[in-house]
Amino acid sequence: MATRKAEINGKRPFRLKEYTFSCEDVPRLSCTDPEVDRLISNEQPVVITDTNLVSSALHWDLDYLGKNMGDGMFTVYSSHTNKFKYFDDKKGNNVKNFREPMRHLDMTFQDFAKRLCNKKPEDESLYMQQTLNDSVGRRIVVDFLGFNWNWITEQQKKHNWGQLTANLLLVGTEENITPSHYDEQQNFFAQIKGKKRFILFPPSQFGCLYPYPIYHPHDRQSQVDFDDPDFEKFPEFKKAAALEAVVGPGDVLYLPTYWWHQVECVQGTGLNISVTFWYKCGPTDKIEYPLKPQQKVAMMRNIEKMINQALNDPKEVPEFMQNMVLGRYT
Ligand SMILES: O=C(O)CCC(=O)C(=O)O
Ligand SMILES: [Fe+2]
Repeated sequence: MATRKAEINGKRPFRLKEYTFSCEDVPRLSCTDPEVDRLISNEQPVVITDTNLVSSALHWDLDYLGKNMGDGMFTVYSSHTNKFKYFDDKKGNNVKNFREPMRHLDMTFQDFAKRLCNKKPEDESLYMQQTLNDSVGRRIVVDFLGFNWNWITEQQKKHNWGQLTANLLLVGTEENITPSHYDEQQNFFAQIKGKKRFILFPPSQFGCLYPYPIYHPHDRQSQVDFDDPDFEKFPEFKKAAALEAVVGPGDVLYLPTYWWHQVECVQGTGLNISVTFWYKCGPTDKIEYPLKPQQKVAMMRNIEKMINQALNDPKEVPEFMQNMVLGRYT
């Protein structure tokens, strides 16, 4: 796989994998720049460099978290490859011979930290993905309360978003990759330690990314393997054009709802820690035409859900869908 040097803030160059599609940079702006508001209002991604959203957590490392995270059980995924492709347990039976691409483990933070420290290159990769809850120790609570809630709540109000639903803590090593998918919530993604590269595609490129069917355990994930795209099966992927952002400690990426994202820890940047701030979308008060691409994605999901429910058997869905469109709309 070809690689390319990337300058990050004019500092140390890193090697980033090159893909078959083009990548343009996401703007990096100060939170005082009025352009930030405009981009968020238009649901366009932006990296904001100086929000101080997680300044109170920039000292987090394995040792500190191990001492202060408490002895609650945390969700850790383990994978034979460096990819962590999310799957929905509840949909596992809908697909014959579905093989889970990673294993779900539960362990204390201290056990996780020990396993990471003793990890040999041939061992499985590990990725902690745990919603922050009140089982954590007092010092983590203090750090959490020190997040810049003023700034983020102001954004939530200004952009008319719904409630904060979760803060996901992600702790992984520098080879970990979350393959391309979209989420159904607004996200301020805060980087705490190490660097992450985001490869983003707008909701208008839904047709280029070939998501799995809605009943599939990999619902919302792309079927295309970016490392080896099958252009015969997925010809529209040739038209995909990405935006790219590399975030480091203190950076916050606004990741709009329904935007596709592949997230890669950057090699050579060590332990990787991030926290997400997921918010429900706001209500749409007035529908305006033409509909926005993200509204069309939402509509497609609803129609697909309805068909699945009405047929009451995932095995019947493919033929039904094909009869509905094949040879009729082309
Ligand atoms: O950081 C990652 O590996 C995945 C993050 C992600 O998908 C998200 O925040 O929505
Ligand atoms: Fe995501």
